[in-house]
Amino acid sequence: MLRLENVTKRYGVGAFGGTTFTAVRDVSFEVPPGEVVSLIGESGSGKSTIGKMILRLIPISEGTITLDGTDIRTFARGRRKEYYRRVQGVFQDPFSCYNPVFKADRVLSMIKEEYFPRVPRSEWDERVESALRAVRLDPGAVLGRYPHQLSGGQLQRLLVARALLLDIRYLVADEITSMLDASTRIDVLNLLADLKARGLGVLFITHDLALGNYIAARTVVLRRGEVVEMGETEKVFANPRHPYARHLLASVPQLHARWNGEQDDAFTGCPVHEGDAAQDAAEETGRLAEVEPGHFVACAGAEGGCPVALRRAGTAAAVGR
Ligand SMILES: Nc1ncnc2c1ncn2[C@@H]1O[C@H](COP(=O)(O)OP(=O)(O)OP(=O)(O)O)[C@@H](O)[C@H]1O
Repeated sequence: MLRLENVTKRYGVGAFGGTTFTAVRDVSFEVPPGEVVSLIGESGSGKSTIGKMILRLIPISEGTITLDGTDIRTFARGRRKEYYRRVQGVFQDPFSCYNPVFKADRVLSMIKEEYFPRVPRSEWDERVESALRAVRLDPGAVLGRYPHQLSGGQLQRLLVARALLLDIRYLVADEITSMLDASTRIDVLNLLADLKARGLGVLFITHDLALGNYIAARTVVLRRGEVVEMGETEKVFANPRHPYARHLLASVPQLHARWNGEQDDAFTGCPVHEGDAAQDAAEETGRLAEVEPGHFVACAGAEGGCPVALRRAGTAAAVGR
């Protein structure tokens, strides 16, 4: 299990890094093995920052990320490879991951040099072939080719094959379909479904709600670095409760046909601070209220018209004066 607990990320900003900007605040969720979890939210909501922290590309400011119960910070220096054998990332722009002067399959041979120098060539070739077939690539069509001779979808799948050679358990897929055309996009999504069937846990970062709905069993909605709603995808999409999630999902009406104006009216108000069941659940689960089994929602905030948040904001303004 890949688990984030109360994770916060502050970036140093300003000329001398003297001030900080909180890009991710108090985020907790899990990516279980064999499951795709989609992380959605508008541009700048902190999705990639979360992916980078999981991939140990940037440090965590507060909170903990654990891999099967082990704090990922313990995979430092001498243990980095151990971590990357289990967790890998694939990113938006497959072209930028390749050096145009080398053949594309160099990304695979680099894995051998780095991680498996003692594996005999014949055995390695078999592993490569099986990884390529797992991502639905014909070895004959990609091996020995230069990056410009392959399509974006092929290059993206080659990167997933590279991850499979490491026998990873978790994949962070950050906007991996956004540079692909519609039909290739579906291919790559189906590939993620295959990976899931092989027992991999996938964090699917996307701003494309339709894709998230298609592939993920669970959805986490992020806004300005905070989780505003999360849970089983069906429930979040059919019955969004946070004003931001409702607004976000309203832009893809075909995905939640059951959600109509009447339901919308029924859910006005703050899911945490208005409504008895939600309030009880809020006390149990902390900041998020469990509005139905497996469906968690944050306070609507002052902007969302929550009376408690408005009162707090009023008090803070009064104190500030
Ligand atoms: N190195 C950095 N220093 C300062 N601020 C940063 C840095 N990296 C990201 N940010 C800021 O953190 C916030 C979250 O950025 P992030 O890239 O995680 O968002 P995102 O949801 O992935 O957006 P997008 O969908 O556009 O990629 C943004 O306001 C961004 O400007």
